[in-house]
Amino acid sequence: MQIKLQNVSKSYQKGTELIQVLNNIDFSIESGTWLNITGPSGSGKTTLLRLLSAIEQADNGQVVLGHLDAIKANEEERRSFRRNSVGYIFQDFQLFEQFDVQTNVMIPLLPYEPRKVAEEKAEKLLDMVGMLHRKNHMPSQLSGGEQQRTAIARALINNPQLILCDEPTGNLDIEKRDQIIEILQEIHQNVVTIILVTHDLELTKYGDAHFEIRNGQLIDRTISIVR
Ligand SMILES: Nc1ncnc2c1ncn2[C@@H]1O[C@H](COP(=O)(O)OP(=O)(O)OP(=O)(O)O)[C@@H](O)[C@H]1O
Repeated sequence: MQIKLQNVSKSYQKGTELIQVLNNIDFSIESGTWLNITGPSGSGKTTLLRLLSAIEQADNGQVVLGHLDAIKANEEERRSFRRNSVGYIFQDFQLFEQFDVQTNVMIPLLPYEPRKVAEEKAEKLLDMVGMLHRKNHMPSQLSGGEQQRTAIARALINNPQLILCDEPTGNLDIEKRDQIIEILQEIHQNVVTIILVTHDLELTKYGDAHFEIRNGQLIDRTISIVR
């Protein structure tokens, strides 16, 4: 998915205080780019991901996400964009504890597809992330890496063209982290756009571009990527 942000700002009101989080952000990436974003805690990385998933709207500027003009789009258009085009992967996995692995993966499809279709698709994705043998297990029976692999399968269930990852390896040891990166590389293959927020500078060697957020602005650090 092609993404273009122009002159984008975002602030939050906290009591009487206005917190300016993002300030005149400008960038564009082509479809199939893997972009890493780093920056200090509280610098606005998650806020930027929330604009890129159209959960939140910018105060001003232009936010174009594939065919969606996120500033002009109404609530239903933005919801449909999230459902059909975006996969979100979180640091804390966010699996439903009361459902088994397979059900967790197929949940986003259930309102729209027959159960059988959802089951088959979930099985294929679980196979891809090496979790098919655990499909009847509950999240509490899984390691962190296994939970994240399940969450990735769930994020892929609607064939998203954009995958947003918020510290996806933040809770994992190095071996599990590397497994997750390998899966992301397999998904990416220069077709799916990946935007990965991380504190782990080691991860910035993967991908096509690296931006750092500082004082609400984006600094292009791509040059340091070892290919
Ligand atoms: N809904 C909100 N209301 C008020 N302030 C908010 C809201 N969401 C975020 N903020 C503030 O915006 C700033 C940026 O937050 P954000 O979560 O985007 O940072 P971050 O770079 O992802 O941080 P971290 O690395 O610690 O996760 C913080 O000061 C935060 O307190």
